[in-house]
Amino acid sequence: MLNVIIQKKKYDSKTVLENIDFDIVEKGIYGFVGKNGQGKTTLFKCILGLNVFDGKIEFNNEKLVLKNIAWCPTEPDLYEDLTAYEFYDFYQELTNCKRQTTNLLFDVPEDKLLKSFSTGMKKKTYLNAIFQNNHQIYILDEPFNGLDLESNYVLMNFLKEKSKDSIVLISSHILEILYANCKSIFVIKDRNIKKFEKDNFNEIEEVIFTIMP
Ligand SMILES: Nc1ncnc2c1ncn2[C@@H]1O[C@H](COP(=O)(O)OP(=O)(O)OP(=O)(O)O)[C@@H](O)[C@H]1O
Repeated sequence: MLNVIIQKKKYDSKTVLENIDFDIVEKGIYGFVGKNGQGKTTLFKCILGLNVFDGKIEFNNEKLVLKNIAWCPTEPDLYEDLTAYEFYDFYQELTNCKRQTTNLLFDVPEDKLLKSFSTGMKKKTYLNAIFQNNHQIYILDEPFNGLDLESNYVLMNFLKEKSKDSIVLISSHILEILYANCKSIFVIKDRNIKKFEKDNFNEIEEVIFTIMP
């Protein structure tokens, strides 16, 4: 299904990712962890085609197109002079997609300007917007940041449902949520990536926190 090859990703002279090569062959939820600055967002942006890098990303043996992915950055940018309802329409037009559901995951005041929203309300609005359509791939960068506990629970249940038909990639620093819900977890460290299956999740913390000699 999803094949990720990143021979090298540099920002100026600094190499952030190197010799990354992994496949995701089954639908499900996959976690990405690593200390701050190890390259989780960079990896996602490479997969999304938002970063220039040496390598290739394919989905079912074809070039992956941004339009087919639901992408939620850690701190989504919203046009704050729009209402939530207007933003949903704007997002549809921007992505050139036809709305597939009118059921919204989160309640937000739809007729209020986004500039009056709290951080969590803005994130909920963005998530509502990207979830208006069904996608084959969902990529969410620290989706639980800014959301209250109940909303995290709602979001996780929604993603579990979506993962029956889609690939869901999540980065997070909350390991417990990933341990409970992911098929596999990828640790990004020292420019490279290591995959852990459920049986080996207990090794992850040691790998993240051990300083290599
Ligand atoms: N646009 C950029 N220009 C230059 N360097 C960048 C850029 N974006 C990221 N970096 C650097 O690349 C490295 C990886 O950053 P990235 O944001 O991918 O890490 P992360 O694992 O997502 O971190 P965090 O957990 O803090 O979100 C960091 O050293 C960062 O400073």
